[in-house]
Amino acid sequence: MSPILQLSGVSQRFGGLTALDNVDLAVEPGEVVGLIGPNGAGKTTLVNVVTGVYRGTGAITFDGQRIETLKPFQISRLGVARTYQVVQPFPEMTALQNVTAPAVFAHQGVTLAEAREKAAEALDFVGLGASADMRASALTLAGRKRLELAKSLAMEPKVLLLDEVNAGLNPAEIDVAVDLIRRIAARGVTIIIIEHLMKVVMNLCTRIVVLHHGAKIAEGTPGEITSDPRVIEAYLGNRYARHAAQRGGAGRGGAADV
Ligand SMILES: Nc1ncnc2c1ncn2[C@@H]1O[C@H](COP(=O)(O)OP(=O)(O)OP(=O)(O)O)[C@@H](O)[C@H]1O
Repeated sequence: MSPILQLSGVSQRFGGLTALDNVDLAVEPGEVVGLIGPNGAGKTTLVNVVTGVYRGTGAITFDGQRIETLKPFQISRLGVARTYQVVQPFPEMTALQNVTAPAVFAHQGVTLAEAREKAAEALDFVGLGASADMRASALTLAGRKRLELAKSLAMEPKVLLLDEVNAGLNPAEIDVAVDLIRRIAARGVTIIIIEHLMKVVMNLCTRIVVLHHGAKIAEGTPGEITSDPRVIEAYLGNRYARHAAQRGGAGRGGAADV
């Protein structure tokens, strides 16, 4: 199978700072890849480069097509959607209106009625069907995070980049979000997830990629990553590694949060 998304030698500089340093990454269709690393490691920058917000150097191929020179709207119309770390819905618009906007945008030639239908379906899928007519500002943080997911799903992406969708949620809300992400993956959407909660990463991801100072320092299965000395030193810390080892390496679902 050929990768649905491939980065070859991708770098991004901001003045004297190298935020992404010659990163190679190949993501196969249907994978759920975790992107982890310390604050400032370059995770969000990678999402911004893939989605065309920043134009770095190197090659990016999506679904057989070079995309590194395309504009963000062109990349999203090809089938790459992303969520933002800080969710920013239109507060005075209803949940349905918020999701209808990207549905119109992503599907050229779609009628408003068709876009509304796609939006309603996406809201149902994330469990916000009953809140469709509620103003976005009236939703809880967990609700706004689900709205953000519905907005990307309404674009019917092939690849979805999730940037800390669980930040600020309580444990019960995180369980719901993890289940939702799993259901999105089951629909065949390839997912790259930036996540600081290792329990979530271990539960969801088939493969983990670790960034540090903009460079990829490791990639592998959850078990390989949690026992990798470079990852322990740069990010996980010895306390986490001991917990993971006691729980059998990968520590699925039972690993300590970082
Ligand atoms: N637009 C920008 N201009 C200048 N520097 C930037 C810009 N965007 C990011 N950076 C810098 O690039 C580096 C990587 O930032 P990035 O946000 O990608 O890290 P991150 O791994 O997502 O961190 P976090 O986990 O804290 O979200 C940081 O040093 C950051 O300050």
